[in-house]
Amino acid sequence: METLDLPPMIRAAGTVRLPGSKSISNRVLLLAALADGQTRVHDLLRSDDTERMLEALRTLGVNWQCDAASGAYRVDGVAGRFPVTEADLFLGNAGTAFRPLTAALALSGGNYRLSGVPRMHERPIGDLVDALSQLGAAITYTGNAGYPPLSIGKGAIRAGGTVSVRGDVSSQFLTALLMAAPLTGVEIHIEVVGELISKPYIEITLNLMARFGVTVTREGWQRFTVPGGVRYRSPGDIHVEGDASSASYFLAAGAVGGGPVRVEGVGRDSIQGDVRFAEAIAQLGVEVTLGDTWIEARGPADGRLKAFDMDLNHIPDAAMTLAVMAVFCDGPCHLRNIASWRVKETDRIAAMATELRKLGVEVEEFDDALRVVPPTELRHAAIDTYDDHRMAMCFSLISLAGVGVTINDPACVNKTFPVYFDAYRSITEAVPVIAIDGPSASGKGTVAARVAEALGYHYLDSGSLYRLVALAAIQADAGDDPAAVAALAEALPAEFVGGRILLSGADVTDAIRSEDCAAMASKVAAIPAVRDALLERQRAYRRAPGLVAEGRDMGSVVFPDAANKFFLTASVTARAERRYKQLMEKGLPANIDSLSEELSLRDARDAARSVAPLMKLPDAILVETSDMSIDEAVRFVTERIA
Ligand SMILES: Nc1ncnc2c1ncn2[C@@H]1O[C@H](COP(=O)(O)OP(=O)(O)O)[C@@H](O)[C@H]1O
Ligand SMILES: Nc1ccn([C@@H]2O[C@H](COP(=O)(O)OP(=O)(O)O)[C@@H](O)[C@H]2O)c(=O)n1
Repeated sequence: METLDLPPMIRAAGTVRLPGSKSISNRVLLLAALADGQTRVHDLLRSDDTERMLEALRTLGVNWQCDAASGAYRVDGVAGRFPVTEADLFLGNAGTAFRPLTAALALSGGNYRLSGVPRMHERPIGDLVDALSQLGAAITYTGNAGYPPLSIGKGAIRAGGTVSVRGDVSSQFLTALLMAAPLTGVEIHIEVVGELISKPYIEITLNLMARFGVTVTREGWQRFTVPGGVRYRSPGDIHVEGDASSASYFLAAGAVGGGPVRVEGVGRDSIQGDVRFAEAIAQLGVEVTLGDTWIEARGPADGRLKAFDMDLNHIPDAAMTLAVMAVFCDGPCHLRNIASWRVKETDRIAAMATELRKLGVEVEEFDDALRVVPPTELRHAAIDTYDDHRMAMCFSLISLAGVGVTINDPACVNKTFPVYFDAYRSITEAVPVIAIDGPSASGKGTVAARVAEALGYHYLDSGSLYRLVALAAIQADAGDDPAAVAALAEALPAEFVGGRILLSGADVTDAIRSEDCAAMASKVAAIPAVRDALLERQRAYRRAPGLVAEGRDMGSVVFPDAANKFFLTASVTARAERRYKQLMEKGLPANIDSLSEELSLRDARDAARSVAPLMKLPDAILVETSDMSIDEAVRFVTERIA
């Protein structure tokens, strides 16, 4: 499985142009396909979900083309009748394609089979099928009753009258019914059973139907009337707004990462319900500014976000972003009325709780709510994303909480925002790292410590971790058992206290500097499981305002994104002399010839091992210190820090 490591970020600021709204894109495509005349669709979202809709329409005989120069799609409407009356359609995990196409095809007088990915077959559709059956549609479940896949027959469509549909599971059922109703040509009343959820999505549907010439009247949110004798007519050109749900991640980044972050493509005039995310975060103390076609967010003046208790039924998708923002708040937060999360791309309530807990967050899960208690400190975790784009996008924000985060299967963002992580990187700034690698006694430790002090950065002596594992292995007489050494590395009870190094509480500052320990260190360092065990421990040193890290693989493995990489080296003779002096000063036994031999052996072992070998990277600056004093080496490095 692919994974993406996001380093801890120091701040977020900048501007992002949003991709088109998924909800608007797929509705517009279907309406344009059903309309009289050609529609030019501008700023359409290009993602998996819109691909599924475009493919399905092509299979159904709808002609569409993408203009390479402008990126606009020209859709030739079929005036309410799909030319192809027998087809198999695969709709992936695109609910915004599956539900409306089910309704439109059920009223179209053809034979169709609709299927999707396994998760699509777990997402309920029975309420929509029941409603369509009242109109005489012939739909059968070819898998489990109440769920896709479906087989749609010609049916005997009974035009007119009143149809009832449940509104409390997914508002997409009502959307699907509303969009298909004009195909019957006769006035239809639709009654909503139960409390209608996600009302803003119905507003999008009604708004877009009106742009295509069909005006629906409604009494509250309970009863809708679609007039008879009307047909969809192309409005000519139509522009898709930026995706308001996608905007939420960047506005949240501005809120928790200082800001300002501006999103372009949605604003005050948006028809999407999720723009109300802006109001929600304002309640947390975030400074939000709205323009006609942009929104900007910056963090509260006093830094910390206020805890919240909110009913989020009106912004179910953007509400996921709030669940992650809760981690940054000054007290426990309550997200209420979010039961629809359970039938989305995954059971989002369960997924959110599970993944937040991995970070050390206390979460209480209810049928239709979550309570999130922000921890004092987060720990790194690899976040599972459940083939759910929003899980991946929300959890990227954790990198603004002072820790790195790993996103498993990051490509799931292709569903709605294929370039999400590029956009996120463009507005965030990682905690800077200066990586200094090189062989033993090249001066890495001395130079790194001096540079860190001058810059006020943290300092990581990664070799000391390998030396600690080596000492633990020597003490446990486990040096020849790789699995036992890996277990020691995993549990390493080491502490760094005021310049001293403790192992299981005992001061080993000098003990780990012995040549025996160094030799064992380079042996245990060749065990891949030992390196894995120490990886996140080393990355945890990356904290604001910055880190100077020294070792063998700082630039290649531990901090490959470091902006500054140096490779220090010196002749074996120079290094053996330095080490000799150093050991004598510490009162440790030393012999220049054996030191020289041991150094060469260790260099060879460090350079030849299969994992994280010692080498100069192409993007590292070479510092040959044989003829440099310590001051000169420090100056050489400092002058070259970008
Ligand atoms: N450029 C240099 N010239 C002379 N001595 C140096 C230089 N750099 C480091 N030393 C000395 O060499 C010894 C080993 O340096 P150290 O920084 O511990 O190397 P490393 O971390 O690469 O093993 C120390 O006693 C240090 O003071
Ligand atoms: N990032 C690192 C740091 C050290 N090491 C190993 O740990 C040993 C001791 O590291 P060190 O940096 O304390 O050694 P010296 O360079 O001080 O002799 C090295 O010989 C390497 O084999 C490593 O593999 N990767």
